[in-house]
Amino acid sequence: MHGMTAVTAVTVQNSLGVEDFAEVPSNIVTAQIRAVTADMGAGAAKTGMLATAEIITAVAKTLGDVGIGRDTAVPFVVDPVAASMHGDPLLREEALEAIRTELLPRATLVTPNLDEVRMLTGVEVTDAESRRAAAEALLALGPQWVLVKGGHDSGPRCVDLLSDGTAHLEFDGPRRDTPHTHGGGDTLASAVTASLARGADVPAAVEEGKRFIERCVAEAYPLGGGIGPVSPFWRLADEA
Ligand SMILES: Nc1ncnc2c1ncn2[C@@H]1O[C@H](COP(=O)(O)OP(=O)(O)OP(=O)(O)O)[C@@H](O)[C@H]1O
Ligand SMILES: Cc1ncc(CO)c(N)n1
Repeated sequence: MHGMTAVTAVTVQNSLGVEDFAEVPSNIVTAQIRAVTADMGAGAAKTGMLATAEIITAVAKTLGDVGIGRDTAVPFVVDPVAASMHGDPLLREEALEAIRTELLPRATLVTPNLDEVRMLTGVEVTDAESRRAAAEALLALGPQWVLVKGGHDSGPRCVDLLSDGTAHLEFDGPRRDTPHTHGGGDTLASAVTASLARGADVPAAVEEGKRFIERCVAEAYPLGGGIGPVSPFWRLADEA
């Protein structure tokens, strides 16, 4: 698997928080996507931090032009990154509406955490019933599948709910007692996207991603004075 990245913003951050960011001009974001897809192609795609409504609009249009999205052969995962885990914004406020109207209708899968669920739908997830209601409210915005992640919930289990409106699948695992989960959502969405690129369907890709992130959280480590990173390198360590 070969990952390729179109850079959308430069952030000033460490384990303690995000101090600032500067967005990349949207024409440069578009040009990056066109350059790699025209030359190497893509088996699946995902978005992370998109910073502004202008970049979201540019990404949505470009993905349509190059044939990536829910109604194409190339699955598209939207990780609707709105804030860092410290609560620092990674998205300008007016951009939420662009995620709702321009990106979600194109998404094969959207993977919000509970804060992003609340920002996108107004639904506060507190139990299994509100988790279902949140999934339905997100599906009404147009993605094929939604994964409501439970990392920010409390309790001994981390329950992620995957739904397409017909199937309701719970991916449930033990909550590790660690503050070091920096990058957990990003890593999960990337693992799911890699699995989709290898040809898995969405439930199988989420199953594989959930097992992957559980190991990443189990092997997370302190680095800096704040929230340390999850470790996606456990598989390499196993091989060493
Ligand atoms: N303490 C934990 N132990 C085990 N699994 C966890 C823990 N915290 C989060 N997870 C899992 O990690 C994945 C990411 O979920 P989370 O809701 O934390 O996403 P996120 O807030 O977008 O992550 P981040 O902001 O850290 O990138 C989910 O599968 C969730 O269940
Ligand atoms: C660039 C970037 N994307 C996502 C997150 C959320 O983990 C972050 N802190 N920074």
